[in-house]
Amino acid sequence: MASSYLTIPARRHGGGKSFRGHGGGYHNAASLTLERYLQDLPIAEVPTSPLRPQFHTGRLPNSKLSDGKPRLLLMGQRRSGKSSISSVVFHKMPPTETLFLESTARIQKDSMHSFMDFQVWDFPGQLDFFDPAFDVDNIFGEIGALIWVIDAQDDYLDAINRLNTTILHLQQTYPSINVEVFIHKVDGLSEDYKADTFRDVIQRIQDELSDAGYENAPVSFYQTSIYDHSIFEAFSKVIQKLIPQLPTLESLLDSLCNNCRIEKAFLFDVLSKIYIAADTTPSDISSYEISSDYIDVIVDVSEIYGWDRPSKAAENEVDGEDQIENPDAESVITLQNDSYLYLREINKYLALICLMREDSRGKKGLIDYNVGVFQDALAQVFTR
Ligand SMILES: Nc1nc2c(ncn2[C@@H]2O[C@H](COP(=O)(O)OP(=O)(O)OP(=O)(O)O)[C@@H](O)[C@H]2O)c(=O)[nH]1
Repeated sequence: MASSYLTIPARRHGGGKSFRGHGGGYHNAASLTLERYLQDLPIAEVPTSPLRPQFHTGRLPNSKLSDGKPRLLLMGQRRSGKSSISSVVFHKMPPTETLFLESTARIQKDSMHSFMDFQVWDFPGQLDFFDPAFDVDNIFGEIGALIWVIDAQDDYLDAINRLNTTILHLQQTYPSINVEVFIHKVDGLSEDYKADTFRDVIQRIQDELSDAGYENAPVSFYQTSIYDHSIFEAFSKVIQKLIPQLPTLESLLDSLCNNCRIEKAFLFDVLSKIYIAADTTPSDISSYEISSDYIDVIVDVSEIYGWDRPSKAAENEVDGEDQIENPDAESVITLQNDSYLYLREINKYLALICLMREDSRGKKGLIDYNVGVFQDALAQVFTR
């Protein structure tokens, strides 16, 4: 890295010498630590749509009330890694600490409050949810996606059989549920074995489904591990299917990239490091990895040197000399290969990260302006 700068919005009141907030402790400057709480939110907003949901649903395909939060169900055999995935992605647990996780005995329900509200239900591996004692409607009635975790380091035939039974059950009652298969723990496998396992699992599931007459069941496959970025990438894809505004977001990002000669742009949910949209140019996982690492750096710096910021409403009320042009956190870092990364806080949950070539560096004013336009457009798309 050759150089970098981080702009944390200036204070509007007082001398602003120290980084201490009102409470005396250190606070976050840019809301980049984000206000997500594990809590139940009774007033979740879910857009209504007359369309029958398929991919990019954004609504609950099976919701009777059409007013629930999307629910992600984590299912699979015992010790396949479900709780680890949930802890690493949504609770920031370091992957090595998952070694000490105990087996889940009851369904664990987490409510996530972010750019959209959703729930994550972690099921104990041994649970038979089609047992008549269980209220199947209650489990599957409001779900956005079923994530089935298969341990690729273990004998996975039982897991596949159970998954096939589950999909066939669901196809009869809830045909539009997205089934997302995580072929997990691939970190311990050689490249060849990993590719063979991936193909084998897909083949076995697709054969079973087409034998049963379900050629086009909405089933997707991912190779994941909590020890690298693949689990975040996979979750990003899962969540994106639940965002009805995804096509709009993608075309906004496309036009931002075209106008500012940006090579790749991601819109990140900062705390989980899930990207909720990206421009549509093809890219490899390294663009995601570097952007996601950059968020870690910025969040760490903000947490140490940040301070409380006034709400947007309070900002708008303030007039005067210390009014600042851009109240949002921003950072640029130059990389070794003549490219640089630009981060801009978009709202309290989301940040935009752009990968650019060095030759567009002189266009900072244009980029700032266009990002401002993008931000305004986004505010109309996401009302919260
Ligand atoms: N190598 C590797 N190990 C993992 C990965 N994910 C989870 N594990 C390990 O797998 C073991 C089981 O993980 P858990 O998250 O407890 O599994 P679970 O599916 O929730 O298990 P139950 O609660 O019994 O259903 C732990 O020792 C984790 O450290 C991964 O991506 N790679």
